[in-house]
Amino acid sequence: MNFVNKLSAAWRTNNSLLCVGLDPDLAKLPPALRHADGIATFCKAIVDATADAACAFKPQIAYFAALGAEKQLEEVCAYIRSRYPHIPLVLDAKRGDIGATATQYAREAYDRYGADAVTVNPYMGFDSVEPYLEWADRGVIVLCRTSNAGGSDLQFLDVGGKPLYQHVASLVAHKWNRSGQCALVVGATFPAELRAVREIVGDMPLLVPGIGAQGGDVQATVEAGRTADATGMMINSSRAILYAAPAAGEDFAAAARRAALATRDDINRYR
Ligand SMILES: O=C(O)c1cc(=O)[nH]c(=O)n1[C@@H]1O[C@H](COP(=O)(O)O)[C@@H](O)[C@H]1O
Repeated sequence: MNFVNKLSAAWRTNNSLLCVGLDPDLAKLPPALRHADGIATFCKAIVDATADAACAFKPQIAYFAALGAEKQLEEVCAYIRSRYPHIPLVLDAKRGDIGATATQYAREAYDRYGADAVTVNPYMGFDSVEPYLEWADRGVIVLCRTSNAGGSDLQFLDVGGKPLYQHVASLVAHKWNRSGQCALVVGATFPAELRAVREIVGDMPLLVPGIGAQGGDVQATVEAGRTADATGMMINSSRAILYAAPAAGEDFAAAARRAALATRDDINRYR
């Protein structure tokens, strides 16, 4: 089953558009887990606590690589694949490099970590994205209109009468999406731009980070980005779920579960 089919099935099976982001920040973990193996234990507990509320899991590679914890990231990815094979695994790596190097990054994401999809940066152009497209059953999630304020520095530049992010959206939807495996990143912090991207790309899946800790409005996000069948998005929340427990010593997994269920329900209210 390819990435988009797997994602569509997860939307339906779990009745959820929530993507649970796995960004294990050592300083915010329970003290006993503040080491490389601890972040794997933490992430696996979060995965178990939220798997029935999620349409995707998105580990952020930097939180592991910064600690030299790639083995632990492999362990977390293998755990998701074996325990929850119906939930898409999105590796957030935001890669972008020349084709020969991109070929290695694609192997890292899809082969080493077994990811169903990976985030990539389109700035170096088609030949830097092409090696990922050769993995026809895997997803390629291209940065389009990112959630951060600084995203406007380049993504809003006028290119022939339209902003660059809209050019990226049409390029990916109409030229790069050869076997239907592409998706785009559009921040929940910019609902008007999310609506504009949805109009350009039809039913293409969108990864939408920015609710929760970044303050994006759930109702505006859902109304702007949903497809006609009320799906179409992986709406990501990381810190607001991972660190929902108010104090060290509280059951972080139970708190994460409550936060994930509440976020899923909040999203579903506006679908
Ligand atoms: O590609 C991403 O996932 C991403 C794109 C973007 O535009 N903004 C953004 O915040 N992200 C990621 O989404 C997650 C957001 O985390 P929270 O703000 O804690 O929910 C982080 O892992 C970011 O790296």
